[in-house]
Amino acid sequence: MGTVLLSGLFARYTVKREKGDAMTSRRTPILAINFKAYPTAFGEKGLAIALAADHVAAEYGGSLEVIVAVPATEIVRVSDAVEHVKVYSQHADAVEPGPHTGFLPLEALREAGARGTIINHSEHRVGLNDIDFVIRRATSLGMEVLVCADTPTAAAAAAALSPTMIAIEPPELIGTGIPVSRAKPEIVRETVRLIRMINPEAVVLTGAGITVGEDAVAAIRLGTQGVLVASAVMKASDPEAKIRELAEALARAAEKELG
Ligand SMILES: O=C[C@H](O)COP(=O)(O)O
Repeated sequence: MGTVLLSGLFARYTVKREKGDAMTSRRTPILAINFKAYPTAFGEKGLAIALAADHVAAEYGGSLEVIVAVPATEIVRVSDAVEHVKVYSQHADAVEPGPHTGFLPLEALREAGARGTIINHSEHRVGLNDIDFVIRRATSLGMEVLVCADTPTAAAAAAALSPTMIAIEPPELIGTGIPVSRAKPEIVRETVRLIRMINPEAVVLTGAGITVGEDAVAAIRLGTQGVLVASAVMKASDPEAKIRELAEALARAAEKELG
């Protein structure tokens, strides 16, 4: 991380604290579903899963936030069809619109219907400068950013950039069905501890291996505000039932733990 970026982070953090921002505690849990590039993520199958998520989100009204991070090719199709979920891109490039062949500027994603984007997923890593660029530009465009981090310290660095959300995801558990919230709770706890010191109002998600409702309950109990999930939904024989199971668990746990 360069000195310039570090001093920029410090300046932003200092400004935030000087303003006396309240230490907000989010009450609405988040279910973020990353479609990745699973065969079920595209075309009619992807649309059906997005609509299933939309049905579940509608059932919860404003008491649960559901995000679907769809492939870039599906953003228009899904955005046109859903009403209750937020559609995210799975990645954005740190470029302005212009001569950048094959890149994805935020402006293009927004035009397609995306409300936000994931950045720095373990399967699509970028540098901290790019993360910073994407967060700043997204903020100016009124878009949201979910930054993925593989360690507590990486999550803390991301938190200093003031993204909308940070997801802690140990890469070795991704796609395994072994939930980080139960297999490595100390990683989630340490992430929350570090982030709270840097950015008290940051929203933190637990990701990797989240498979059943109990995994989501454990994520809330560890002090995070929701989960980032992929394979459990995208490979489910009944995706809507799986989404509903996770949603119910999150809503129940949030009511108990977050008040
Ligand atoms: O973006 C989602 C995460 O990488 C988690 O994936 P997973 O639920 O398949 O473990």
